Amino acid sequence: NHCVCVSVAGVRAVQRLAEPQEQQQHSNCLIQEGEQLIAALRTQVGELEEKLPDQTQEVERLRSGVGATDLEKHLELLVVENERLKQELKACKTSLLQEAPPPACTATDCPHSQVRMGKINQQLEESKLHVGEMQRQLEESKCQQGEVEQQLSVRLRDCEEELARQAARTHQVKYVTEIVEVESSGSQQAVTEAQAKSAALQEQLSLQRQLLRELETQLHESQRTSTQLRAQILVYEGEMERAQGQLEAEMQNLEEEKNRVIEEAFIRAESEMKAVHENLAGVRMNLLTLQPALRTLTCDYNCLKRQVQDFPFMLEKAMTEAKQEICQVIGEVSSANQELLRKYKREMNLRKKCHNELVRLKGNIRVFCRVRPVCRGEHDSAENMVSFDPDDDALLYLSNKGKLMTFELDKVFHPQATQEGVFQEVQSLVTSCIDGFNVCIFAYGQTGSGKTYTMEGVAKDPGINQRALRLLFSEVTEKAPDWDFKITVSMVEIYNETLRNLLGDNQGEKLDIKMNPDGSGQLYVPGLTEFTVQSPEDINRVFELGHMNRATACTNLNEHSSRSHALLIITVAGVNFSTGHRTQGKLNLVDLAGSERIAKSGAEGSRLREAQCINKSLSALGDVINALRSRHSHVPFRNSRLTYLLSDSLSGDSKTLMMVQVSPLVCNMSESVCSLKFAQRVRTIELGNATRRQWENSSTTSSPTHDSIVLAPSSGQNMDMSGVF
Ligand SMILES: Nc1ncnc2c1ncn2[C@@H]1O[C@H](COP(=O)(O)OP(=O)(O)OP(=O)(O)O)[C@@H](O)[C@H]1O
Repeated sequence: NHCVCVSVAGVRAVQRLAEPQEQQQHSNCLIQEGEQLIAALRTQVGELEEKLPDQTQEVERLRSGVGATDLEKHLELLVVENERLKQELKACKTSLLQEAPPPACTATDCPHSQVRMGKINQQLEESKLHVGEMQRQLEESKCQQGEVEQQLSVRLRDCEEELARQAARTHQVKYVTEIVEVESSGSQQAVTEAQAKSAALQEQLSLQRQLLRELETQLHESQRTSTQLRAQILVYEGEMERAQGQLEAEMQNLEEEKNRVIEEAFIRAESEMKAVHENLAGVRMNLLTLQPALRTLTCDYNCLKRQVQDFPFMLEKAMTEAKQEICQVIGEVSSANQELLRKYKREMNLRKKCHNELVRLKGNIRVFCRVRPVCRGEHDSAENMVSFDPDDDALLYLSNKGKLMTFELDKVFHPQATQEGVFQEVQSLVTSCIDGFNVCIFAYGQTGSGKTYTMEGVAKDPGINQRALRLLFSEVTEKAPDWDFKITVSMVEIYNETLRNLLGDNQGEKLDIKMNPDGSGQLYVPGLTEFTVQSPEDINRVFELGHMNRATACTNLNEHSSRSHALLIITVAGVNFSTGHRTQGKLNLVDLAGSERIAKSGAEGSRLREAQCINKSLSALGDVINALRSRHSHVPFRNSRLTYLLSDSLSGDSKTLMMVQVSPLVCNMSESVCSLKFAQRVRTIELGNATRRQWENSSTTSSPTHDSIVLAPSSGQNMDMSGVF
């Protein structure tokens, strides 16, 4: 029906298009022909479609009738052929539909319509051919069908004949059976077997039919599967085509990209080539200009090469000459050095003599004053209270209650004075103990005035004690080639008139000062530790041990140190190897307890006892100094442990330095005045000339030792206590 509709539409379109009369007529003819052809085709198709079910039924019938393998094969062939015919018919229909003319077209498109008409004619021709071909095939299939029918009828006849034969045989057998039944039972059995065989054959036949049905089912299945597979193949083919299209597009793109890149690279390479060529030209030019310079360089190089070859000889020669010159200069320098050393030693001796003479002239008690700076956290104006004379470093002014008091001392240190500066002023005193003098340096002043700072100092900036010991050690080390020196150190503390050994193991032990039983008339302290210093490390150990022992004995070291006197006693004994000359000096470095008048402030209990003890020892010190100043025949050294212990350093043959510490604070004014008054009194004392403790080696001992030292009786004042303990 669709085909017919399309054809009618095509006819109408052609009718509309055919304008000229001839074309119209021709077109009409063609349309008529086309309509006739289409009608014929429709008839044929209808006939074919009508025949198809009959054929199928026939085949089915034949199939169900016979189960032979040949028949089945033939049947399959027929089915395939039928399928093919169906397909072709379908294709014919489709092509007819596709070739239908477009529904809308105008008369102006005539040439186009002619072409289309030509195409339709061609299609019609092809359709005719196709239909002819199909008719031929139909004839062939009819022939084949006739043959098959013939074969099947032959076969059926054979089968009927066979059945007839079988029936006849059965008949015969039945007849024979009846005869044989009478004659023998064996024959009867044979008949039964034949019947059974016949039944088996029947059964086999039904089985064969059953098998045939199964095979048919399988055939249907496989046909369906093959249809599905074909559809899949079509899908795959479509995908493959699409993929191939994509691949080709990509290939195309890549090809284009490749061409573009090659083109770019080519352009770049060309420009680079150009640049390289330009460079090359430049290099060539440079090469031409460099050639003369190269020649000069080669010439210089050869010259230098010759010089390098000659260099070892020249160097050796120069070295020999230089060595000779150096040896000569060294000889000259060493002889000059010897001369300088000799002069230096002479000068040093002269300086010492001068110093001693100066001390002798000034008196053996010297008094320095040190004003400590205002410490952080102390809000007090010191400027108004303490002032200094810019032209005389021995004067100090105190403005007390509007009255200016002047104090004259040997030296006044400003608050800005450094530990090093202070020590420089006392170091000649310190070193004089190497020459055999007894020296006593004590710091005096109220609590917090800076006594401990001056004597002990702080870890980063040590005071007189450490600096003195280090100086003595370095001095005796320098003298080592000619002298054998021994430095011993003791540390004691006097607290509440009790003497404690600060370098010993037993801190609880109380020491006593006794007369030496050897009859020398000297004092000694039994049980006091004397530490021999042999290296700078020993010095550190001494101070660490002393500080630790002092700290362990009390809960508050600062509090305790204010209430006790700390003494560092250094003894330096020496023997000159060449002359046998011996010396022994002692340096007492004393950090006195605070001098303030606590008793007046109403202290009680242990504080009162401490104050009483401090007052006792300090007033005993004042009494001793007073007695010395007044040239009394009796000096009361025994009135306190402190004066008793320091008696040899305060007596006539000793050098004494008192460092009066002054606080710059207004609140400490009265104590500062007291301290300075005491210091001035001390300064007026004359101890007489200091005397060296030295002996000539009168014994025959070849190597003198410290044990063999015999102290000479002290000269000067008429003291009851003299000499060392
Ligand atoms: N010349 C100085 N430069 C800087 N600080 C100082 C100086 N003198 C003293 N001081 C500081 O002042 C404070 C008191 O000094 P110090 O303890 O030496 O006094 P002191 O007289 O020994 O007291 P005490 O009798 O209680 O032992 C300390 O903090 C110390 O560091």
